[in-house]
Amino acid sequence: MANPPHGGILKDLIARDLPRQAELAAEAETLTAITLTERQLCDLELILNGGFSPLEGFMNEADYKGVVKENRLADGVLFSMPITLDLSQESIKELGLKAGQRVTLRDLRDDRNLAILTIDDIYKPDKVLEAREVFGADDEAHPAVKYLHRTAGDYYVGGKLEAINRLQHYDFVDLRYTPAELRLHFDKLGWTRVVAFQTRNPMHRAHRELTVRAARGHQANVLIHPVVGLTKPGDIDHFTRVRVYKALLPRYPNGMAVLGLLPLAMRMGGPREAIWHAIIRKNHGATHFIVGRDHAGPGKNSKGDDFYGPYDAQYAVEKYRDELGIEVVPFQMVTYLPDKDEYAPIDQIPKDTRTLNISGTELRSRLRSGREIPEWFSYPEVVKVLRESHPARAAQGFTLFLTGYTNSGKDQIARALQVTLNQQGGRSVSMLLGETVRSELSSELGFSKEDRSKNIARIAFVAGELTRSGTAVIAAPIAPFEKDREAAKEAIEKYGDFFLVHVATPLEYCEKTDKRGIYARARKGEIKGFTGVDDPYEAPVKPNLVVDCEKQTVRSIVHQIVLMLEGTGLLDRL
Ligand SMILES: Nc1ncnc2c1ncn2[C@@H]1O[C@H](COP(=O)(O)OS(=O)(=O)O)[C@@H](OP(=O)(O)O)[C@H]1O
Repeated sequence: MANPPHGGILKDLIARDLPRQAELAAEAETLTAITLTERQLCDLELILNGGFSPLEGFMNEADYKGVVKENRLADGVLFSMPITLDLSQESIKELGLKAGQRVTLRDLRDDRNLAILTIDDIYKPDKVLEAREVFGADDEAHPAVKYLHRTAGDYYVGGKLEAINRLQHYDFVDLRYTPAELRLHFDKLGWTRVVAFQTRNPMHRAHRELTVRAARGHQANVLIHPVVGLTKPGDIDHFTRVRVYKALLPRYPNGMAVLGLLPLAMRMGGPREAIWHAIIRKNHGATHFIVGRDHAGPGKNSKGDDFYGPYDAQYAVEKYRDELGIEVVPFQMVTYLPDKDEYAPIDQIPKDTRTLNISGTELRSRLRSGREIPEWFSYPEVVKVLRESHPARAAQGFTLFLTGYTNSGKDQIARALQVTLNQQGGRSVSMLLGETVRSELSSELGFSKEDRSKNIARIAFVAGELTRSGTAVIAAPIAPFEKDREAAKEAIEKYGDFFLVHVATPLEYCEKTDKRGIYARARKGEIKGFTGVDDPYEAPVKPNLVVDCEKQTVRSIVHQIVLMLEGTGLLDRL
């Protein structure tokens, strides 16, 4: 038998309300609807499937206050994380929401009706108090505190839910188990003792060692239960991670581990989060739960110190040990001992023993540069998956953004560079010249400040998408405004390197050598708002390179650019 759920009954609202589904679905069509955000959807899914038992809805004020102040719902049951439906004052007014009303909760991704909420109360939380009590500090360096102040609405809407539909997923559907499904699965396998492992990172040998040790120590099987909802910004995406977990699974002896995905929106709440995670795993039928070093840690606060001590989460679960009803298995960091070629928790090794480790940052850097990842650290099949998602520098896309006056030579540089890169091969090269973009993408735009912004934003969008897919992009618009160039940089840098080259050929020279006579027309007033004539050009504040076609040849400029690119590893051979 799997572990009894928190509060005694698994609140599987989908199963409970199935007999009334048609009736609820029809009613939902007639009600005011609230479209949920991604985070709210994650919470809703785990309320509806019983992952958050004993919750049957979003917290009303009494439950919320109890949880914030003393980790307890109004009826006294232990619960450590506020699960609330936040809305702005305007939305509440616009939708005319009030206590007693029934509203439909809708999925933002496909507009499906998921549940009906009967509003219990609408209340204004004390966000500063919530930040301090739940997350330990009112400091926006903490992602959940930042979310609380910047994203969450100022009011919470509490009330119980009736379920209409499960959320639709299209990825790894076979690995997404509800608590009821996982319980059934354990039953089928004959597992009575299950130790759950929470993770938001790829797993390597140390993690496999840790979980097998936990299993051995408690005569249990292993549930690898990674979070695939929302994790810490900057984490490796869940698609890559799930492929990693799948690759790792056969490394467990004799089918001793099962992989199940958890659609949780993490808060990175350290101690509070550890208690919450334990409750969630208990609801999924696990009997044991591993809490390691710095469990669900958010990193450093705005003063550069850790938000929580490395073992604070372990102390927190220990405090509620009797009430939790799931045995917490605390673990120190597991590290590699090269002299023995084995792994061990650091508290179990003699002083002065030589240890080796590769941090997440170091791993990412090795993936980026294509450097070796040793077999003592990870399995080749896991490394292969990671490498597929982290192409070496030589295979990464980038954008080179040339800015300058018309006839500054930016187009010649762009063309010459394109040919140079094509000669080297290994990557496709795309060019976005000012005039081409104007005729192909922005033909309806003029040259007002606003239209120029739109034009640059379009270039940035296309360059970003191409960069993401591994292309070398050469963009060469005038882009006279710093703000637009900054926005382009921000948009493109999400996907690859961005280099800003200021083609600072003096205006007089651009004008003097203009064979098309475009400056002459502008001077005569035939073209209005022409950059350099009667419209401003702001020189870039922090360009990667400044070149000048009056003083330099195109060939020498291209060489300078190639040297710059080479210095970042982007022109390495695969
Ligand atoms: N009013 C005005 N101001 C500036 N430029 C003008 C104007 N009218 C037409 N042109 C010609 O349009 C070409 C493309 O301009 P851009 O799209 O690069 O300008 S911007 O970046 O959106 O500001 C640009 O050519 P290139 O610089 O050769 O690309 C200009 O010659």
